[in-house]
Amino acid sequence: MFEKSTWIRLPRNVVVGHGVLERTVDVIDDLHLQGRPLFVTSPTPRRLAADPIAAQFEERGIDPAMVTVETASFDAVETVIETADAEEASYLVGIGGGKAIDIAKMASDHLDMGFLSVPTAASHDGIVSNRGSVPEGDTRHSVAAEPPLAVIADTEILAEAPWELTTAGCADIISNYTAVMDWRLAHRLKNVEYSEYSAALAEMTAEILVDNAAMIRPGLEESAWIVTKALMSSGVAMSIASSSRPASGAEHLFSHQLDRLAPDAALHGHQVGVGSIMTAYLHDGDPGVWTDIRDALASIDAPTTADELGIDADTVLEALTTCHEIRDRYTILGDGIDEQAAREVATRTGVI
Ligand SMILES: NC(=O)C1=CN([C@@H]2O[C@H](COP(=O)(O)OP(=O)(O)OC[C@H]3O[C@@H](n4cnc5c(N)ncnc54)[C@H](O)[C@@H]3O)[C@@H](O)[C@H]2O)C=CC1
Ligand SMILES: O=C(CO)COP(=O)(O)O
Ligand SMILES: [Zn+2]
Repeated sequence: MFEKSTWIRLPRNVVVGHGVLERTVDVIDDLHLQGRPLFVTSPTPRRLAADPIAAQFEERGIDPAMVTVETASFDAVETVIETADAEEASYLVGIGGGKAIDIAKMASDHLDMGFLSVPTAASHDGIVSNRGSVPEGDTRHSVAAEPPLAVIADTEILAEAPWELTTAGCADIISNYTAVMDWRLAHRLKNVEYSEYSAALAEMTAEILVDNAAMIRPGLEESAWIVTKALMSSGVAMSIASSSRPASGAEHLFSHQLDRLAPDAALHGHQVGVGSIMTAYLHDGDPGVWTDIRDALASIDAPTTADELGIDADTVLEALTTCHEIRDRYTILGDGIDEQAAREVATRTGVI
């Protein structure tokens, strides 16, 4: 008897394009959301997007509550939950980079409330995913969370964001290549649940982005459009899999460990990109995939070396040799890479 079942949760409205921020209240109407929203944001995104959206609500006689967060932490999630209770919010709107959106989606899940995702940077593929990513002590959690009811991605704002935020988003997508290699490996060796559709979508998203790399240039709104669509597609792959596996393998473990060893040194996307060069080399040392990944990153101005990340060689080696301990996720790093081998891969790929 066939007893398998799945429940894929995706956004109902995805609104992308020039000036769409002005349509936020229309999206709220379309979703039949009532009551007072709580905006979860950080300082710059507040000025760029949260305040203008608040003005739209005020014109309708609704005064949105606002909470500003800086870090992705369970404490921040707790603060949002308490604020939502205190301010009698009916739904949440995450406005900003990956951290603000992650916190809003995790708090919404806890509160059993709807949530809207308003990215102000095309810097990460958590824009539509149903996962939150949070460090805690020595580990990093990929938490099941509320997927957005709607995404409002204004390409005018995204194109004006600092260029490195966009190149970080591109690198987060390019890292799908190695994430999927790790996922297949874990499926074959450890019988980890695997979705061919989700893996194909994650890989195809990276391929389309790389094929369009020449059109991804600073200040061009069309570039923001291309990158944002890729970020959404990658997020959908995670939602289909109900796991971050299609977009997060050993290169992400490496980045999460760097976040612990060198906090705020570099952007998430840039770290996973550099990690991806090295883990692709571990999958196959011959020039081919790893050199393609390095060249694709370089072509969109993303870092390909430790120097460009602003992180020293010793820290890179420490992260590489210890990151398998961060979470129970089987990857090409297996039960760990020894220091000599780590130095070899980092040197041969030109990372250090
Ligand atoms: N849940 C998921 O599936 C995923 C989650 N993530 C998480 O997302 C986070 C990384 O996201 P990022 O956006 O790189 O970091 P971030 O959220 O820290 O944003 C970086 C900085 O850019 C600022 N910013 C945002 N928009 C701006 C704009 N238009 N102009 C100027 N500054 C702006 C933010 O306020 C922040 O100071 C990590 O915590 C990562 O783990 C990343 C990928 C997937
Ligand atoms: O960053 C992610 C995908 O790009 C997901 O992150 P996790 O490694 O926390 O699952
Ligand atoms: Zn990522």
